[in-house]
Amino acid sequence: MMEKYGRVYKIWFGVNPWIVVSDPALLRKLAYKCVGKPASMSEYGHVLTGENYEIEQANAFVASGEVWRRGRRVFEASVIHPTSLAAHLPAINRCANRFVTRLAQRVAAPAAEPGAGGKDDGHSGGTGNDGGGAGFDFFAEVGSYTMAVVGEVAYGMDFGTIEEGGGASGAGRAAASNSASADGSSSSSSSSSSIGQQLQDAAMTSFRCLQVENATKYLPLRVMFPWARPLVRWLATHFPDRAQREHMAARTQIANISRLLMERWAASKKAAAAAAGTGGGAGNAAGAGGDRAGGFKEVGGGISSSSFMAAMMEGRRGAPQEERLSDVEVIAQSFLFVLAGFETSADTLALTCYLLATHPEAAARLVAEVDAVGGRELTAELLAEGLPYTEAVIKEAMRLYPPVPYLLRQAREDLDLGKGMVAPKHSYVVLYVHSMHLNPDVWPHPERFLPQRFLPEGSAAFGPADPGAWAPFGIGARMCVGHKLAMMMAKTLLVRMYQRYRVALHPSQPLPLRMKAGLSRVPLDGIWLTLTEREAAAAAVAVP
Ligand code: HEM
Repeated sequence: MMEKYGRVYKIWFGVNPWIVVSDPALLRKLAYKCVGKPASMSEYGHVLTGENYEIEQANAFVASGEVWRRGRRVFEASVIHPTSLAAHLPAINRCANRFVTRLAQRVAAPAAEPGAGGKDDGHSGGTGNDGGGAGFDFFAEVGSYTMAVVGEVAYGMDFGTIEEGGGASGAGRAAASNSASADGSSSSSSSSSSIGQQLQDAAMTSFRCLQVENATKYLPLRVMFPWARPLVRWLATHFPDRAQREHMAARTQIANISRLLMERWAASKKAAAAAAGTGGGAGNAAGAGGDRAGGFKEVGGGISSSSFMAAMMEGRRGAPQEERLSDVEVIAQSFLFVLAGFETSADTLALTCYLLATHPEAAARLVAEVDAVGGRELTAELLAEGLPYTEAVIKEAMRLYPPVPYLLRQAREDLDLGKGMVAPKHSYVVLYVHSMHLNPDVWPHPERFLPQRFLPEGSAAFGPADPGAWAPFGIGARMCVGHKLAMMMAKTLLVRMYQRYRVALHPSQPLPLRMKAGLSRVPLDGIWLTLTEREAAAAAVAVP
């Protein structure tokens, strides 16, 4: 698009021009200038109907003004502040170790066809799966890790997704959720699965319904004719199509579980206070939550005091009225944590592994770096300073495959775009990050995977002409507040996984890679990998 139309161009959606910008300097200027997300931003991915209206409007991703500031502040306290981040590390390490242990089941498992467990989505044919060897869809699987981290960091809960997602059903269930379902059957998980698994399935359903080809048919009408919004909402409410039904059910489920977790937190605090009052101590302060009753269990003897939920709930006490989060806001930020943290992080990990599997030299260098770490504890310092190549690999993967390819804004005033172009007040502005990442004037050989761009050794030859041209986490005041947590999650897993396994692309992987677009951009057919225990592989080589 950029080659054809330039760094600034206009697309007409119905009666609205959307101005697409991929020039780094202009993109940055606009990101700071139009801090405003569009009014009713929550409706640009879906048509919002049903009971969650208040919650959907209050989450920090879409909110503005004081509600946004309050929400953003609590995220910052919990996942940006170095002390809080360091407090989350044991949980991240725990989840990574458990996930890597569980991957051992995949080493010997028979290959499954892409899309197995779900209806054929019409895209997975001709994959060349040879039926032999152990192959599995890592993208589907790694979501159990990212959701487990969300469970622990956001709530201090063991969501059970890692163990539950294992065995034969895990990838199949995930694939089913991803590719369901022409017959209208819901992809939501059964009521017998854990809360974490239900959240994971609901989040996957929501992301699937945000993809262009799976979205409700009312969405284009909503976007093209904003003035017809009440009519489109009325139609979507009274005559919902399958995508609309599934999407709203999934989001309601996430909101309901977020509410339940908030209530659970309050109940456990009350029980702790009562126990302390009767001399019973706080040892079993979790109330009924210490076991799997209710579908989840608390880790460490109660909801973690460093969790995001604790930060929100404790932060309300003694705070001036205007800074206190309402119950709706607590549920909204909790809802957002699940949606913002889960799929983006899984996508990043899956595509990083894909790129390593297709670039053996880069993989060998990464393996050498993670091997040098050995069994040492992964501290915040080590993750920040001690893994430069691993970090460069992740950054390069996110340049080539940013999970969020564009940022949507609305002009608050007439905006000067240079060269005589003006974006009129109220027009929509698309800050097209992905296009900026692939701009040959900014990135030498933009289509090539060159992690050394991000290292002193390669920055002169391959680094960006504009240092602000890398923006997979966004730019400006609305930049991702979870970026440090996401990098920690990714590095921790890569270290432990590549220390233990040799990772290769499975022959069933359809190539070239096909991506599907929506609010996020994910691999259409998944990422099919083969794992070999490195010790076993080394022993086999050593045998004459
Ligand atoms: C690799 C993983 C991730 C990617 C690529 C990513 C990407 C992004 C991007 C591009 C934005 C800005 C959107 C815009 O400006 O319109 C954003 C916002 C946000 N992200 Fe992330 N994100 C990731 C992980 C996370 C995690 C783990 C959390 C959990 C705390 C999180 C929480 C948020 C929140 C709360 C916002 C809204 C910030 C605001 O509007 O003030 N993200 N993310």
